[in-house]
Order: sequence, then structure tokens, then C-alpha cells
Amino acid sequence: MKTGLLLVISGPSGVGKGTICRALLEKDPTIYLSISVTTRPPRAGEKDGRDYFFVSEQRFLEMVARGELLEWARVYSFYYGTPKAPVFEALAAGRDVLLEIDVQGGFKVRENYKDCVLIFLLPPSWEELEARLARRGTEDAQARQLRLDWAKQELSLYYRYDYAVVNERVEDTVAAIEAIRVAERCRSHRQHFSWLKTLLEG
Ligand SMILES: Nc1nc2c(ncn2[C@@H]2O[C@H](COP(=O)(O)OP(=O)(O)O)[C@@H](O)[C@H]2O)c(=O)[nH]1
Ligand SMILES: Nc1ncnc2c1ncn2[C@@H]1O[C@H](COP(=O)(O)OP(=O)(O)O)[C@@H](O)[C@H]1O
Repeated sequence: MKTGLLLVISGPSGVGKGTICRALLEKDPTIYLSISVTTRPPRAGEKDGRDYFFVSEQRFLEMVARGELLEWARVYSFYYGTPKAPVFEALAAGRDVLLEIDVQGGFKVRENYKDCVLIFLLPPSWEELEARLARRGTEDAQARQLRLDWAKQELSLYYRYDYAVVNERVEDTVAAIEAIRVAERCRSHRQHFSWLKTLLEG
């Protein structure tokens, strides 16, 4: 069976990462969306084991020490990390895996798994990013400002990703990522044609 694609989706807070990942999953339920562990407290409406695994700092550091995370980073003042085992199980089962993680995490995934596909989401404009974050209404003004300051740092690194997609309309962004998946599957290094091998060697 062909190994699935490991797709990393990053971008500034409020750009629409969660929205796009949910929409991709709705269209293709074979995708595996990785659930991260975090020390951040849950937001209203968030569920343990669905949105994140909410853990104590002690438990998080234990997982790091045991090598259970594919990557981890400190974002804002919390720890976030990707549990390794479920990602590799899903890839081996031929499923594409989505990681919705920050840019530092994306670079670490590239170090640990070269064949990953890094996709950066950008807002149509800075003003639109501010408006989306405000509209979501999950943070107070101070937490929002912290995310916007961090957003500038993240945006300055977009060119180091394989793809940069502007999240203007949800449907178009989903279509662009689906096109990336199709193109990545067609890359020659991911293709093995047994009949051709037989022909050339036979
Ligand atoms: N490196 C890393 N970053 C993560 C992980 N999970 C979430 N993040 C990132 O942490 C940041 C904060 O996420 P969150 O607290 O849900 O806030 P939001 O991005 O404003 O919705 C975002 O950039 C996420 O993409 C993870 O497992 N690893
Ligand atoms: N393409 C889009 N156009 C308009 N609003 C969007 C779009 N994508 C996401 N949003 C809205 O922007 C806000 C932030 O989206 P969210 O998915 O929570 O971002 P992130 O996960 O990147 O922090 C939400 O209110 C969401 O409904």
C-alpha cells in the first residue's frame, strides 16, 4: 500500500487553519487530522480528545522525555506537541495526515520527516487577519495582541514553506489544498510502477 502524505498546515492565528482543516475533513473523511497535546487550558466549547488532549505541564514534559512527540514547541506561553504513533499508523495505512501546527513545529517536522508537505496559509490582508481574530471572539484584547505580534513573525517565514495559499474564500482554499494533494501524489519520487520495473529489468 502507498504511504499517505504528511501535510503540515501553518499560518498566523485567525487565518483560518482550523476552519480549512475541518472543511477538508468533511470532504474527505479518509484524512487523519492529528490531535495535538497542549498545556493551554480549554476554550469554551473545546473538548478533550477532540480539539486537543489537554494535559498538565508535567505530563507534557514526560511525553517529550519518552520521545512520544513527533515535534513540539512553546507557542504563546503554552506547550503544544504532535503525538507520534497515531501519525505513523495513519500514514502506513495509506491515509493522508494533516498537522495544524505552528511554523517552528513545521520546520521540526521537515527535519524528522523529509517527505512532508509544508503548506502556509496567508490572509488576504493584515486588516482581514485582525478582523477574523476579533470576529472569532475567543481571546481578550491582550491575548489577541500577543497573537498578532506573533503573527508578524510567522508571516515573515512563509517563503520557507513548500506552498503559500491565500485563504480568501474557504471553498477556493480547500480546492487549492486538494490540488496540492493530487500534484504531490504525482511527484515522480513517490511513484513506483512494478510493471515498468519488470519491463526494464526483464
Ligand atoms: N508546534 C506545534 N504547534 C501547534 C500544535 N498544535 C497547535 N499548534 C499551534 O499553536 C498555535 C496556537 O493554537 P491555539 O491555541 O489553538 O490558537 P489559535 O491558533 O489562535 O486557534 C497555533 O499556531 C497552532 O497551529 C502542535 O502540536 N505543535
Ligand atoms: N476564508 C475565510 N473567510 C472569512 N472568514 C474566515 C475564513 N476562514 C476562516 N474564517 C473565520 O476566521 C476566524 C478564525 O478562523 P480559525 O479557523 O479559528 O483560525 P485559526 O485556526 O487559524 O486560528 C473564524 O471566525 C472563522 O470562521
